[in-house]
Amino acid sequence: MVIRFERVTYRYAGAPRNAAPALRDVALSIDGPRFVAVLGSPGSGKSTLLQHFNGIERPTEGVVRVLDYSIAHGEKLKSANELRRRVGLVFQYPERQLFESTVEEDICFGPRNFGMSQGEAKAAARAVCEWIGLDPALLPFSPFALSGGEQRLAAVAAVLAVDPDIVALDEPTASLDPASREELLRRLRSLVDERGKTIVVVSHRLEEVIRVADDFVVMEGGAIVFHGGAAELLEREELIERAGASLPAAVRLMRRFAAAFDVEPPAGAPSAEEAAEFVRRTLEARGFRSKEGVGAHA
Ligand SMILES: Nc1ncnc2c1ncn2[C@@H]1O[C@H](COP(=O)(O)OP(=O)(O)OP(=O)(O)O)[C@@H](O)[C@H]1O
Repeated sequence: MVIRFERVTYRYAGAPRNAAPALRDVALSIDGPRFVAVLGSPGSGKSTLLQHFNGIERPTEGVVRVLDYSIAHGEKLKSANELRRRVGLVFQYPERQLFESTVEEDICFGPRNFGMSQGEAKAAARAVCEWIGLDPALLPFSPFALSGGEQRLAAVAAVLAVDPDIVALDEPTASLDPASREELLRRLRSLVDERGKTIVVVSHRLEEVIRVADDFVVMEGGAIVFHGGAAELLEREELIERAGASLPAAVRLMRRFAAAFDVEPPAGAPSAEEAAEFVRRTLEARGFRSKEGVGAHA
């Protein structure tokens, strides 16, 4: 088990007395290596959940266990520095994370802090930029001279530069264009498959994570109301809507088409190509002939 919440309730110190807790009796077990997507409407507790992963926030009640660390109210955090190296958190707003005068210094900050020489840290910064698709020519720039999307990639690069075992990212694809979003998620997925890491991503776009994530967590009012796989989640349309998300277009298309032709749509989350193939096969079964090869996939 890499992350485990045991009956965690959290109240912000500055919250009004009668405000509902930001996390309410949360129980969560994430077994690694895994890619987990967290969904939920604004204010449902997603950021607060992530901030418990490396002890930035600590439970008011209950315990968070991450790797071999235990995070609880009033208990001194054992090796907080080491915990923050092993569990990286990319904040919702990159400006909360970028504070040095150049992008390079920002990305080198973690590696230097954890003992790399200046030369090693610079090499790591360049390598992580190339890996993530951020032009290394931007390294000498001020982080605030970067576009919103570049700032976000720089914030992700700064966290990945120390090679954490768990990476939690709060809406990492906001302000990226569709191709960069897909590329970033594909790269994060490869960290799970090739490096055995656990990735937790907050997203409002079910469409972009549905085929990338292994598991989905849905939050409502500080509580976890769903934790399961894609096929199970896609059966819960109301829950998806309450989370401010919507069914992926390929799923909607297949379902409407299946209903119109009175056939059973395949379970799970199809790609656009798989949905087109389902449509083609259904039409052919009804005697419609497609132009050879159109929509057909081996
Ligand atoms: N620093 C704070 N002080 C007091 N209350 C806070 C603080 N930060 C968040 N909250 C409250 O805690 C609850 C959960 O907030 P959180 O930011 O975790 O939600 P979220 O699901 O990440 O929202 P969003 O999608 O808008 O980022 C909300 O009711 C919010 O108003």
